[in-house]
Amino acid sequence: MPILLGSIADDYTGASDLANTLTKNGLSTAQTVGIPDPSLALPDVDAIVVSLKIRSVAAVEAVAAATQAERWLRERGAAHVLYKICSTFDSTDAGNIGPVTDALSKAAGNDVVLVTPAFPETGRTVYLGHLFVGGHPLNESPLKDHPLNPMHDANLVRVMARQSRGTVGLVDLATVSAGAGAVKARLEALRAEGATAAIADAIFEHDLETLGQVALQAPVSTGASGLGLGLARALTRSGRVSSATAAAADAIRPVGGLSAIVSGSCSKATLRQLDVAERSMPILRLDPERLLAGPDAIAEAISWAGERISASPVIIAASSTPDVVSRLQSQYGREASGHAIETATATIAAELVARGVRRLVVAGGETSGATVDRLAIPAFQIGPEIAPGVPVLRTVGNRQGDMLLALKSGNFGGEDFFLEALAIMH
Ligand SMILES: Nc1ncnc2c1ncn2[C@@H]1O[C@H](COP(=O)(O)OP(=O)(O)O)[C@@H](O)[C@H]1O
Ligand SMILES: O=C(O)[C@@H](O)C(=O)COP(=O)(O)O
Repeated sequence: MPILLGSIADDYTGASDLANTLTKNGLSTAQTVGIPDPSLALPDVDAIVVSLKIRSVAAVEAVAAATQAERWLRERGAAHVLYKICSTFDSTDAGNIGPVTDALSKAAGNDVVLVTPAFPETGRTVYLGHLFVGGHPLNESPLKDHPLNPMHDANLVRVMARQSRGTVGLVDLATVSAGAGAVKARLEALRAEGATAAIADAIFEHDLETLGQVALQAPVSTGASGLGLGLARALTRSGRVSSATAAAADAIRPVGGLSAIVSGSCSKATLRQLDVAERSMPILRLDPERLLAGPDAIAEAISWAGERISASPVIIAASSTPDVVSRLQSQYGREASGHAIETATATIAAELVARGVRRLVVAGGETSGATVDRLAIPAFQIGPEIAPGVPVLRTVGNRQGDMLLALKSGNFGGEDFFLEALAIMH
C-alpha cells in the first residue's frame, strides 16, 4: 500500500517525536533509521519517518542524505514530504534547515516552502516570525547555550534567510487566523515576489491545522511536530487514511532484560531530570576531560555499571552545565568534543546491551543518533507516549532481539521523566 505521508527527520529524537505525533493524530507510522535495507519487513503504514543524523553535519552532506531519503519516500507513494526539524530551530548560519529545504523544494519543482517549528504542546510558538520557547524568545531560552547549535536570534525569517538561496517571507498570524484560503493567497504573493520559503506563525493547534491543510497541497514542507499534527489531521479529515492506527499496546509488550539510562544531553531539562533520578538509582557522572583523553574512562564506566546493573537500573551521564561545556569546547573545539563524547556514550550503551540491557533510555538527539547507529537498529514501531514528544519505541528487525527504547530530546520531559520512562518499559 502506498504511504500517505513521508518525513525526513534531521535527528533521531526528533524522528520519534514526530512519529509519536503522527500516531496520536490518526496515522499508523513506522520510524526507519536511514533508508532501510530492502530485506527489512516494514509494517503496512500510513506514514514513514526516516531518521537521519544531519542536523549538525556539513550542509552538502545533509543535502545528499535528505534528497536520497526523499526519493525513497516518493518511490513508496509519498505525495507530501515533511522535513522534520527541531522545534527550537537548531541550526547554524551555514545550515542545515535552509540548504535541505531548498534542495527538497528543487527536487519537487521549486514551490515556496511553508516552514514552522511551532509545537504548542511543548511551549514552542511563533509570532511575527519570532520563535518563543516556553514564553521566552529563543535567544533568551536555554537554547542560547546549546553545545552544538547555540541559538542567538529569535527572528526565524532572518535565521532562515541567512541559510537559504532565495528570499524568505512571513505568513503572519492574522493571515493564518483568516484560514487556509488567506494562507494560500499569501504564499502565491510571496511566490510572485520570488520567495523560496515562508516562515508561518502559529500559536495554537488550530493554527497548525490550517497550515497542515495548506501544506498538504504542496509537495514539501519544513517543520516540527506541530506541523506534523496539522498534516496528520488534514489527512484523517480527508478520509484517505485507510489502515487502523497501530496499537501502542502491541509495541510495548515486555522484553525483559536489564535497563539503563545513557545521557549526553546538556540541556537544562535533562540536567534537572538527572538530579531527580539520582535520588533513586545509581548514577555515574563521566568526566568529559577523561573521556577525551582516552579509552580508560569508558572501560571504568562499563565496569562500574557491570557491578550494579543486575540489582538496579543505572544512569551514565556525560551531561554537564554550560560553563563546563564551554571550557571543554574552548580547549578541544565544539565539534571535536561533541563527537568524541557521542562516540564514548554510544560505546558505553552498546557494551551495556552486550551485557543484557534490553530497555534503554537515551537523552539527547545527537547522543541518540550515535547510540542507535552503534546498535545498528534498522527501524522502530511506535509505542505509548511517556511525555509530550517522547514515545516508547520497539525495535523492528534488531539483531540483538527486541528492545524497548526511549530517545529523549534534551529539552523534553518533566523532572520525573527517567523514572516515568522506566516504569512503563518492562
Ligand atoms: N560534558 C560535555 N561537554 C561538552 N559536550 C558534551 C558534554 N556532554 C555531552 N556533550 C555533547 O553535547 C551534545 C549534546 O547534544 P544532544 O545529544 O543532541 O543533546 P540535546 O538533545 O540536549 O540537544 C552532544 O554532541 C554530546 O556529545
Ligand atoms: O522538535 C523537537 O524539539 C524535537 O523533536 C527535536 O528535534 C529534539 O532535538 P534534540 O533536542 O537535539 O533531541
